[in-house]
Amino acid sequence: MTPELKAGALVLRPLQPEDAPAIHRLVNDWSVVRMLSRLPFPYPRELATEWIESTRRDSAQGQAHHFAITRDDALLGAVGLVLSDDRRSGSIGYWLAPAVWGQGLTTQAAQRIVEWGLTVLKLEKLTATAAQDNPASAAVLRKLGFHKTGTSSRRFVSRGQDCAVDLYELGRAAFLAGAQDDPVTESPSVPPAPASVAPAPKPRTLLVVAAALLDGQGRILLARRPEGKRLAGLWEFPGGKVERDETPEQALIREMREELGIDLAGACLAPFTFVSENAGPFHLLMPLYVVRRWRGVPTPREGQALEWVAATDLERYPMPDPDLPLIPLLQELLG
Ligand SMILES: Nc1nc2c([nH]c(=O)n2[C@@H]2O[C@H](COP(=O)(O)OP(=O)(O)OP(=O)(O)O)[C@@H](O)[C@H]2O)c(=O)[nH]1
Repeated sequence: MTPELKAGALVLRPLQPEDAPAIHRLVNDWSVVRMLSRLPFPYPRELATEWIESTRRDSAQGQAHHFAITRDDALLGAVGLVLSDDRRSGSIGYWLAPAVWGQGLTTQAAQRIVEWGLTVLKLEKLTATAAQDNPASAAVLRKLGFHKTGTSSRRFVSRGQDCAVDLYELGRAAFLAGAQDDPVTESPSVPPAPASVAPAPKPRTLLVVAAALLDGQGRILLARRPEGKRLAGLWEFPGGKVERDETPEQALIREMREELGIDLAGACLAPFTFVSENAGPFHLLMPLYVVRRWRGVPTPREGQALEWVAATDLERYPMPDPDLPLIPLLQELLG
């Protein structure tokens, strides 16, 4: 199913039948519809209703995820991700009402969908198409890290003619390597550094401590990263960064208090294993402790969802890549 995602002040949510009048009004604008290859102009009201119904069917079948771009409950546009038949790649498309152009909102919305598709859906690559006379769309794609792979032509129903389009692609590995701690923001005043003279960035090692909290039935507590954080929507072991003056154990006790409201002081923190992996913008070094006793009941304090998960079910929860080698180790421990 299509989730609700946040991107700054924007809320990206599944389309609803009640959106039809707004969609009809916003799409029925020559400056919008001329850039959308499949839509006629004028755009009849029934098509808005039919399209919304089709997005809901596609979402239920996992074939595509279309989102209304909203701010303060007002619909501003739409962004969609259509998956390939094998569900390993997807193509992204978007449009925004001209009244809110120039604020970086398309980039913000599309960036969130790109991140969600490549990290939570774990797609291998994303593709996109932009009409050659649509430099704004090409600029959005470049900001998101897409590169041009070729040109083609498409029938544009609204224009009644074939138009030249540029084809773009973004691979998952390239996205993860270039992922920043902060989401993309519009910063047209900052020119990019010339690639040829920029020194290769040195990977920074980030020390993060995490716990596999086990309940009486041997289930493990997973936390889903909340909207607004990097890698939002992925499930991970509760924990966080070790601060400068802390030992890993002190950091774990602090994080468990802050994130879950539980007290681990005096509990047995059993070192289990560690992760040492490239995590995109940094190298992650993450000791994982197994903890079976604590005081208090784990409660989400930071907007995260919590679930107790049997070791055999861990694969069903999308996790950050560096966590994946931990799954068989925990299954062996708890098997
Ligand atoms: N706690 C935790 N973090 C993990 C796991 N796997 C993994 O890649 N990480 C990464 O390690 C970093 C954890 O630091 P954090 O939780 O303090 O970071 P954060 O992004 O929430 O930062 P913030 O709380 O300072 O805003 C994040 O980048 C997170 O994606 C995991 O299983 N547990």
